Amino acid sequence: QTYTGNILIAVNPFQRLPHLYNDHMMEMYKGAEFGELSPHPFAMADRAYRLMMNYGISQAILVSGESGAGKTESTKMLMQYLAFMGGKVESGGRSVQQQVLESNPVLEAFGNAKTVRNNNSSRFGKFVELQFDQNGKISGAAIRTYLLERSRVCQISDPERNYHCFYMLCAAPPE
Ligand SMILES: Nc1ncnc2c1ncn2[C@@H]1O[C@H](COP(=O)(O)OP(=O)(O)OP(=O)(O)O)[C@@H](O)[C@H]1O
Repeated sequence: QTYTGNILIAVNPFQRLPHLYNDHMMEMYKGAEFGELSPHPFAMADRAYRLMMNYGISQAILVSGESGAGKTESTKMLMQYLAFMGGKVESGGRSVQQQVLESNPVLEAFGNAKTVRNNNSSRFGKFVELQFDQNGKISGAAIRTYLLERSRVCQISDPERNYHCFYMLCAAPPE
């Protein structure tokens, strides 16, 4: 058994709103009282981070909704905020938080496709685990994927498309 915490209802704006998701906004939500500022994925991530730090208990955020609702985009914002809070300054080499954020385009290339409902539909389930050390810095990460829609590789109905990676290969420069 488990309790569920607060629920954030995201409304898909169907347009880029960069001013809502920049560093300045992350600074605003950092340490702000939950409910003080407008509902935001950063508020959810900040709350989970603080509960983890204060009580030392693992936290989970379930992102749910129908296709095209905004799960993938919301998850990226949650990861962006947790990477911001748990980021370590590393000398040389790529940091864990950088690798975690950079894994998104790769996973989307192989697992996302255009469907009638969503131009960038994830055709697989994803469990993202971020591990933090005592100081609240990201120490490791694991991403598990589930149930990729494999039939799409050889069978697509117009106007849907195959996985992005195939079009990327065709569009790549000769070298
Ligand atoms: N917060 C947002 N800001 C801007 N655009 C958004 C946002 N959320 C969703 N969108 C737009 O809606 C599209 C669909 O969202 P997203 O891919 O996150 O849906 P999903 O719930 O993951 O769908 P699926 O189950 O098909 O993978 C995105 O490609 C983007 O264009």
